[in-house]
Amino acid sequence: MPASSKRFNSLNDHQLEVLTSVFKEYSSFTLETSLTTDFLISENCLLNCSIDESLELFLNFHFPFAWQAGFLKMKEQLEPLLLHKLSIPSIKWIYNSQVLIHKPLTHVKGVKHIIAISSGKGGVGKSSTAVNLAAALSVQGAKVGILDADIYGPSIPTMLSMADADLTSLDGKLMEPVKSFGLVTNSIGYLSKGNDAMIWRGPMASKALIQLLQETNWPDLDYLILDMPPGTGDIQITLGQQIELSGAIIITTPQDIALLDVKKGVMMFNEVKVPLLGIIENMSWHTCESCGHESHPFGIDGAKKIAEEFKLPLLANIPLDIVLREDLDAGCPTTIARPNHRITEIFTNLAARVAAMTYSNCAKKQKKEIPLQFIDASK
Ligand SMILES: Nc1ncnc2c1ncn2[C@@H]1O[C@H](COP(=O)(O)OP(=O)(O)OP(=O)(O)O)[C@@H](O)[C@H]1O
Repeated sequence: MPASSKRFNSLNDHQLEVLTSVFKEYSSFTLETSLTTDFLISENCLLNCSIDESLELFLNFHFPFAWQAGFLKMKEQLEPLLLHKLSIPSIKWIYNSQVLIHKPLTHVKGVKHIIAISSGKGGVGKSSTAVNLAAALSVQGAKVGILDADIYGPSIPTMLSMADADLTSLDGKLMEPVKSFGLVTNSIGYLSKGNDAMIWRGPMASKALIQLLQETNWPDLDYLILDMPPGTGDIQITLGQQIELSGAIIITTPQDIALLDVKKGVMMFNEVKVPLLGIIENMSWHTCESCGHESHPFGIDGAKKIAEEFKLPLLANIPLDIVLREDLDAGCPTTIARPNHRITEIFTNLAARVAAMTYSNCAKKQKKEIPLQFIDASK
């Protein structure tokens, strides 16, 4: 029977109570994406709920952030409980999302959130993470751009098969971003095919990067991922001060020497009052392809300790995996090239977590208060 010809009823008081209690019972459950079910309720993500004559429950969600992976996890975890406690045969989970902001946060036209990906030192996998995270957000239905601000080694064009692209302008003023795999990008690498960008220092580099950001004709974007230059010097401080960021993420390896730079990075972002979403540990472990043995070439739990010390979430652990490097060298991030690979799963969860945290951080920042309630729209 087509859904439209079914008769839908509101949930009775008992059913609503059970629904609420199942969600509340799991309010401390993080859904592996840093979100509590309380938060989902308070943000009115459960748009409406109804039940049809065959006792199929309809739960219609609308998320103000790209959260498909989190939604599927929540469904997997809560469905058996709801079926049992409500004594019903089936549940229809309906997912919709539209990335929202409470007021314009960025000063870049059409861009809702700018998220900076940074690292205290070079070579830890900042660009690899930025591009895979961007692709994972895009796969979840968000409109995503990348600004490759890594003037010392702009690698995003190569990682997205666009190394030969040239920038164009339709109006003689704004640069048209380069499109690849559904992502739009701009990079210092499109402008400078040689090494001349490498000699830029301090104010000149920051000015060029801010120009690149503001003078690109970005389409409407939910998330703009900013691949920052490595380090914690003047350029990073100026970018942090002059660009309205929704959040920043620090990438590190578990190695002590890299972790020292993480501390500097945390302090720098605190200083310029950019909210830190958390830390990602890259190259956390390696699994031997022939025998399956797991080794830790760069140490164990380094980022976990730092995250605990600064009370920041450890957002993800990414293994050292040849596939990740080969895919990027071939110009197609693993998240796009291999939808079922374990690396893709890690980035998909990371994307859900980052999207939710970005939203909740901004909601908190703007002190938005919504009473905790379900809205039964069928009433
Ligand atoms: N988890 C991983 N497994 C395998 N290779 C990786 C991994 N992370 C990064 N790499 C590879 O390591 C190299 C350096 O990574 P990447 O360019 O992302 O680092 P970076 O921190 O952005 O460096 P820089 O700051 O110098 O630009 C790349 O060739 C990349 O493909």
